[in-house]
Amino acid sequence: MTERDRLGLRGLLPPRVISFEQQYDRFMEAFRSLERNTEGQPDSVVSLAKWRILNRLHDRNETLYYRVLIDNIKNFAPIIYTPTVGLVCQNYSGLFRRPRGMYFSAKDKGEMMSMIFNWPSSQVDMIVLTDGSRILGLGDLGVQGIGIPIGKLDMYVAAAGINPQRVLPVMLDVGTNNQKLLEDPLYLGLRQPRLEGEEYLSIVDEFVDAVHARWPKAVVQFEDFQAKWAFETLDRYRKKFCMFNDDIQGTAGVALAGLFGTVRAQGRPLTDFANQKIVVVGAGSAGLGVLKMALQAVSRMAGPSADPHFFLLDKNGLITKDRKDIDPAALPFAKAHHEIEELGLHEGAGLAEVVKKVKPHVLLGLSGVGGIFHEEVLRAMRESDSVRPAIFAMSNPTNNAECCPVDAFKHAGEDIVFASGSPFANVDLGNGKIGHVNQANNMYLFPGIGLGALLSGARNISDTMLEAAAECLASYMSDDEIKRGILYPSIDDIRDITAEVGAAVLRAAVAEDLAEGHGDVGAKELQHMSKEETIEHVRQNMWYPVYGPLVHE
Ligand SMILES: NC(=O)C1=CN([C@@H]2O[C@H](COP(=O)(O)OP(=O)(O)OC[C@H]3O[C@@H](n4cnc5c(N)ncnc54)[C@H](O)[C@@H]3O)[C@@H](O)[C@H]2O)C=CC1
Ligand SMILES: CC(=O)C(=O)O
Ligand SMILES: [Mg+2]
Repeated sequence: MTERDRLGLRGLLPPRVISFEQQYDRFMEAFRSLERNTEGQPDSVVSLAKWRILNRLHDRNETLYYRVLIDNIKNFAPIIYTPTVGLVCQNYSGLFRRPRGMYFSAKDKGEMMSMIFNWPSSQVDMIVLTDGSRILGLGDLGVQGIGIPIGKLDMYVAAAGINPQRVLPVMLDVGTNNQKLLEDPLYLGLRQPRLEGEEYLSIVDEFVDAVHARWPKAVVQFEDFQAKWAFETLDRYRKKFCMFNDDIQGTAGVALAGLFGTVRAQGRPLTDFANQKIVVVGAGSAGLGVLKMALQAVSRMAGPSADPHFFLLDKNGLITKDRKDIDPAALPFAKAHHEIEELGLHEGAGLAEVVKKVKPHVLLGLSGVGGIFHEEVLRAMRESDSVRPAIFAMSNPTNNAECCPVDAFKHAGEDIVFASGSPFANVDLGNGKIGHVNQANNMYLFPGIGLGALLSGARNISDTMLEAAAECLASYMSDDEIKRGILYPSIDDIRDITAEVGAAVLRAAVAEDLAEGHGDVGAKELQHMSKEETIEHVRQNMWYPVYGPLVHE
């Protein structure tokens, strides 16, 4: 009542005060009732209804929203993150009621330095930035892609405990090449084709300058940029400030941790990773990011002259050095004629043929194309040279997965290790056996990478910091879990794993002398922390949703 008096609220509210716990229960009851009332309706209708009720809570009461999200992360992540966030982006202009985050468009050129001061919070620590050009596997969604930074930052709050007042989702609207959106009367973005070349880069440059003028130490995560700009911006900025590209680097770390897990699942020592035959389908930002990090790992294990057995395919089939106009980023993974002639393979060979002839240990999809691991491809994995062949269908959202787990276990056999990018239920194999479905999604790493980088006050995010994140995730699982085909922790443990990953990243920054400290904790203090103390320090810095007093006695 003191608060009500001080804030001039007496009479503007009903007399009884409802506690946080009661509000929580009331929301959860409303959510369960919505589940009952929408039973039997199409998945998309149910998912959007769930997203709406959560989004309304987000707008109304941030503290309660994040508490229900944290406590029910397994149920709610698929709504605020993949797969439903994809559907939300596709329908964003129709669903739009109020804005969230900031929108910088090509029309704002020359204005961004003053615009950044329109953001009402005084401090921003974490920014997720997209240009909407490659939203999950759904293509160019223009301004509607803002849903992705919002969803990623929700995961930052839930998993890394970043204070929601200090996050900023950003859309750089440079136009769209999506004709359907350009013709949609409700479309909320610029109605012009995407900027290209120097014009495009000048917009991104202006934005990053503006951000750093106001918040020099904010960590910037680039998300869902089409491959050419993903690589170009990473190259352009990574040495200049604290940024990373989640699709290239976050995904790579999660995939590498999973690949290490598959070696352990075969009962082999980790160094055997250098001998694994890995077929990667998709030569975009994600696929190339994974191969680059895998190559670095093989070089560490077997020396720089190691010759890894990686095979890379894109929409034109197997990539070889004979490929005309080859993407320079794919060149290190292109096969030379002599490497494949014994296998009877050739430039442009199709996926089924490659799998049949290579007999890979791992088949990993980051193509964005649903169903391309069809029956023939999956059956060919039965002839794999591994005792536990691994199938990673990592594309998002659900319909874009290269295969579903039911088909994978049915056609490739019950001994496989399986992972998908979006969540699927475990598969009942009969006889009391369960086919475990892992979620190989960068959500296991990006919150820890961002948090570790932030708390270290690192000048930039180095490969060593990213490797530390991947190794931390890989070693999180016990041998017993790995033997059961469980490669990643349950999402219920996301805060715990993020604290460990964050600490690993922070310690790597300190070891490389990149850490400048954060807040009251200077570089010297960070240097003197043991591993356990660092983890505790990271945990202590996580925000947790509770009501604070609004007026102090
Ligand atoms: N699970 C996770 O954590 C992550 C999943 N992804 C998913 O990966 C997918 C790809 O993302 P990006 O690499 O950024 O896209 P991208 O557009 O840069 O690359 C797609 C690649 O797939 C190839 N491709 C297209 N059709 C193909 C076909 N029929 N057969 C073989 N290859 C084909 C293209 O040639 C291109 O090389 C998306 O669906 C995205 O959601 C991306 C990042 C993280
Ligand atoms: C998970 C993610 O970052 C993607 O699908 O793009
Ligand atoms: Mg992404």
